[in-house]
Amino acid sequence: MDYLQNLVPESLLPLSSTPLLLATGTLGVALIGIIMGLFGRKNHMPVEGRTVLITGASEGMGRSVAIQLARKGAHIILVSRNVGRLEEALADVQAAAKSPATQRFRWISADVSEPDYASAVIAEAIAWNGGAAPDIVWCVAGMSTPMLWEEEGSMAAARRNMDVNYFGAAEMSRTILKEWLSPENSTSPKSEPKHIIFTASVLTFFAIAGYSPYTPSKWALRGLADTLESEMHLYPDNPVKVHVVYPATITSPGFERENATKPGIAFELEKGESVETPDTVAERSIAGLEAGDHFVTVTILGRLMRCGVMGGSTRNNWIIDTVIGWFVPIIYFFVLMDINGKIAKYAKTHGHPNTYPKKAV
Ligand SMILES: NC(=O)C1=CN([C@@H]2O[C@H](COP(=O)(O)OP(=O)(O)OC[C@H]3O[C@@H](n4cnc5c(N)ncnc54)[C@H](OP(=O)(O)O)[C@@H]3O)[C@@H](O)[C@H]2O)C=CC1
Ligand SMILES: CCCCCCCCCCCCCCCC(=O)[C@@H](N)CO
Repeated sequence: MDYLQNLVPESLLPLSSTPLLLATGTLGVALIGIIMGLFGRKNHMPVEGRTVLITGASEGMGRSVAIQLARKGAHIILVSRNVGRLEEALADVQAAAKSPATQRFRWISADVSEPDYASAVIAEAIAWNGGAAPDIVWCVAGMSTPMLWEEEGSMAAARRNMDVNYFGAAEMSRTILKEWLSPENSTSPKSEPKHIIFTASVLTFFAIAGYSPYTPSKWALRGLADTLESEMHLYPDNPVKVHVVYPATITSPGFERENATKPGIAFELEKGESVETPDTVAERSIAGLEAGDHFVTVTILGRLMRCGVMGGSTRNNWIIDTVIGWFVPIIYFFVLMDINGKIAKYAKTHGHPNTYPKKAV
């Protein structure tokens, strides 16, 4: 307590405990307030009357996102390859509109794995949107070819996963950011921000056997998102928020497809983990974005996994994320023991992977 004596004049010492108490009390209440999210109740991503472009919007999570944002009053542009499925999805999105008389919807067919595909998509979107770029761009398009790294074809699969999952989102983000960040489109630091949203996977936080062609493409997205988050500080008059959504298993058409190549060990390891419908994942993702989260998770396990590997990434809540992060290494000690035990047991019962029966793919 010596330092107190130096700071506070002798005559005031008897009183010094009052301001100290007050200060501690105020700090305590403020901390609880932050923890309870009392200061974060505002909607950080209003969509009513704004234009949202969604890639991968014809099926699965992307389609659910489009429907739910239409329900909240957004104008929607759906992007994917198959025109028949886009038309069907557009009808569902239209039927969900909050104000059918004023909301506008359209689809644009494009393959996100093609170099420079985004220029034509964004040009078309701007022309349709009366000369203004979409306000929110959500890259959902993705694919997964789970395989063992040693399997025939895993390298081709890895390149394909990278082209769709990483470059598909990278090209789109670059094209839309060029629009949003141009000096002609400067507004003010206080104006409603634009949003670029990437869709990764919880495998970005914790990698498991059997997903080698896929997981790195989602890790790459995180690297890009954090870099962009940092770069956005260079453009205070063009506010843009960068987000990454990290779903766990989604019961989508894509999930059916990936199960065709999925190695037995991957089935084994994800057995018992949470599985959500596209609607639930969309709903929770949108809730996270509305709460202003940089990294959005949709399950409790996903949140734990996120807090375990924050590194230099922007926190959603510095106090909660930090405290949870302290405990995750302890949990991982047991998780890894369990998972590595399961893998060892699988190896024992199934023999060398070269002897596995060939998959009919
Ligand atoms: N399913 C899961 O378990 C998980 C999925 N994810 C990720 O979440 C996102 C949504 O997944 P999910 O709901 O399963 O998606 P689906 O596989 O069910 O649907 C994918 C959508 O993306 C479109 N798409 C796929 N490839 C391309 C392409 N090359 N160019 C343009 N559009 C394309 C598809 O339409 P079309 O074929 O007509 O082009 C479709 O609309 C993806 O990024 C996925 O990687 C993350 C964690 C778990
Ligand atoms: C402290 C936290 C403990 C963590 C325990 C982790 C257990 C393993 C979870 C594996 C889940 C796999 C989801 C795959 C989703 C996906 O991206 C694919 N379906 C797409 O192909």
